[in-house]
Amino acid sequence: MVSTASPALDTLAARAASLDAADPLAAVRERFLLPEGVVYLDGNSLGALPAAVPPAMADAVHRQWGTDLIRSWNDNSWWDAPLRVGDAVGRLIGAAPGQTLAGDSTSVQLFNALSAAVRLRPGRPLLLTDPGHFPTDQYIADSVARLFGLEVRRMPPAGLPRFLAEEGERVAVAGYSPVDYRTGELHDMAATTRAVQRAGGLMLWDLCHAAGALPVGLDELGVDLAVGCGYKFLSGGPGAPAFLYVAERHQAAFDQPLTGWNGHVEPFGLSGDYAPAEGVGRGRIGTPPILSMLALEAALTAFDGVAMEQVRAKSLSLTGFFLDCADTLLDGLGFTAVTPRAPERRGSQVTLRHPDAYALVRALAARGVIGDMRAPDMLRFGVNALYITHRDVLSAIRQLAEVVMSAEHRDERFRHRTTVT
Ligand SMILES: Cc1ncc(COP(=O)(O)O)c(C=O)c1O
Ligand SMILES: Nc1c(O)cccc1C(=O)C[C@H](N)C(=O)O
Repeated sequence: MVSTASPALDTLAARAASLDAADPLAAVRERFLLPEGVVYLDGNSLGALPAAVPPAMADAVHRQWGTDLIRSWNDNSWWDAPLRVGDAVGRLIGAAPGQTLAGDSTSVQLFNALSAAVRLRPGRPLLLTDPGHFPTDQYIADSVARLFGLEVRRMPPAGLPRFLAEEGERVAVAGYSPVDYRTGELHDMAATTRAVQRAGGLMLWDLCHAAGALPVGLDELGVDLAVGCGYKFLSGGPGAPAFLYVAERHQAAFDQPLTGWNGHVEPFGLSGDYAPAEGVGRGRIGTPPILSMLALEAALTAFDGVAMEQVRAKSLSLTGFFLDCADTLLDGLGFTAVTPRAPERRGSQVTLRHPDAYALVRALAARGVIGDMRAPDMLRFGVNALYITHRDVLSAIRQLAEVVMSAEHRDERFRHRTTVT
């Protein structure tokens, strides 16, 4: 155990200062409105507020809605927003224009995408997913399987190569996440995509924990379908629209079950029969939440002039530094790092295990260090490279060490579960 006032701490502080001084993305932090005195390490659940959002919202509410009223569907291009914002997300996930659409929630997009995938691979009875996948992905795979009379097989990523070699020709679609939402482990997207496709199945990635956090190169990898949310690393705000990616080669045959009028080829023809629009626009469903859509659009400007490779380099520097700080300052305090040490196997979060995880996260939050926990014993700390510094990371670990050493977390206030996250 290292005292939190020690030469080791001084060395880490000097390292943090020099890494921050050399950070090419340092100025991007100014694009976010971060509360004074808070170290925000939960951007992997709800991203911080980008400074561009409040004025965009004021304009959307007062001028566009208040004054221009219904004319805004044309005059302020509300109607085109799902495709326009989709393309803005597409730039961050390696998708050429015309393949990404913004709207609805990840759960809804998953339902449409998985169902459409099943229809693209008739005669194949299996849906593959990860038993460690975020629950909504598993629930929706189960529901789609029930609807289509298929079966879901839960297969951890490590078991995929063997399973695909033996039963791959039965797989219609495999739905996985590049980053494990609990441990922060990063899986090999290229190898998984290739293996699934070699067996003739379709690859669907859930990019909730990857979009805006690391380069995913969907077009380059030849991914078939992807979905993701707008409120984590894209910082689009609570309940921000999700996104759907449909590779161009699948669009003409993409037949989703939620055939709302916005996805019709001629929505204002008001025909009683459905005929899908050309392109990814057929993924549209009903009227989108325009205010949230415009908030997401403004939020994405925080990425202007920033390459995803730069985001990745800084994110790895932050998570690597986090693990180093934890090794030094949390040694002997009952923590185990769960996130892999190898940079190519890390997403943009670090997870530590500790038996008192819940109380520790709450005690930290009371000090203004915001992370979260996942049952039963995981403390999760997400780093968004656009606004987190190495100093933030050191401050969080130093305070975590202080909390444990002083047993601050044993206070009655932190004992009972009161929050949803
Ligand atoms: C991998 C993954 N998929 C989906 C979701 C959420 O789906 P929705 O946006 O529908 O709430 C989350 C987190 O909430 C997630 O981590
Ligand atoms: N989407 C969330 C929400 O609406 C409320 C609380 C948390 C969330 C989350 O994002 C959870 C998240 N997907 C996770 O990684 O655990």
